[in-house]
Amino acid sequence: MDPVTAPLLDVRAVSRFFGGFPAVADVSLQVREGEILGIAGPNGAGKSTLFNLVSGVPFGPSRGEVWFDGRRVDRLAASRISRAGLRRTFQSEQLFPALTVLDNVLVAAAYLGGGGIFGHRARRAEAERALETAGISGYAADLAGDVPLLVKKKLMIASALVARPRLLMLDEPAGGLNTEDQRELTELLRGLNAAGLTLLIIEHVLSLLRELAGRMIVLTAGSVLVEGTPREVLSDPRVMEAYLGEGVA
Ligand SMILES: Nc1ncnc2c1ncn2[C@@H]1O[C@H](COP(=O)(O)OP(=O)(O)OP(=O)(O)O)[C@@H](O)[C@H]1O
Repeated sequence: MDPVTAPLLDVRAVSRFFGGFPAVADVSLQVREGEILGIAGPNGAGKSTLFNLVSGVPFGPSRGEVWFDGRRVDRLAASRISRAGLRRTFQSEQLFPALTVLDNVLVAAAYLGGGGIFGHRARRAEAERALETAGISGYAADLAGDVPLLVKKKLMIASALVARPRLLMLDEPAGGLNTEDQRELTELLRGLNAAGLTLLIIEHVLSLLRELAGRMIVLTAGSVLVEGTPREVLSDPRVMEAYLGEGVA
């Protein structure tokens, strides 16, 4: 494929079976450098499983291939995928509540290691930069378990930002936030993207995807139902039908 037009992330017909059940069935998607791709779909559609397959955490695909930056990564260990610049966050707040906000990011920096931040001093500088980028430097010394939910969400993002990933996959970053906090998070993500970070975002808060995403995909029952601009996707009767009974944001 032409390297100029090659996508940064190329997911090729991936599937994952649990027993005989296809949680993700033959899904393909491409993310171009610099874009924001949104993924929506009702509960149980396979969205988080798709992130698992791409990030290798905790498992890769049963079938299919994942290519990142021109390199096949679906057989690599999750740590290597992460160090290659493909990062993810999780739906639940995965943090160390008894550690400070800064120490949480330092743990991520120690794990990621690469990117020329091996030394303690360099790791600390990188962690402080990530906190600043996420807009939570003022909470650096607070215990992560004690800070407001929006700060916890931003901390997840800061931890994923150390050693400067090229693509960040966010799993329901706005989950549980009130409207005002959703708006603040939207602005943070817009700023990260404007600074060059490519984003792949799973979100039930469709207003966030409507505002941010250049393209959207809706998954149902493990497969891609619709793909297009947010306007096209969110006005598609099949999407309304898929969400029926769940309440569209
Ligand atoms: N480890 C597992 N073992 C067995 N089944 C699983 C496993 N992980 C996910 N599933 C099943 O796969 C399907 C897809 O789940 P997944 O969590 O990916 O959906 P989702 O779209 O992210 O849902 P939600 O919006 O509720 O987070 C569900 O039916 C779920 O029960």
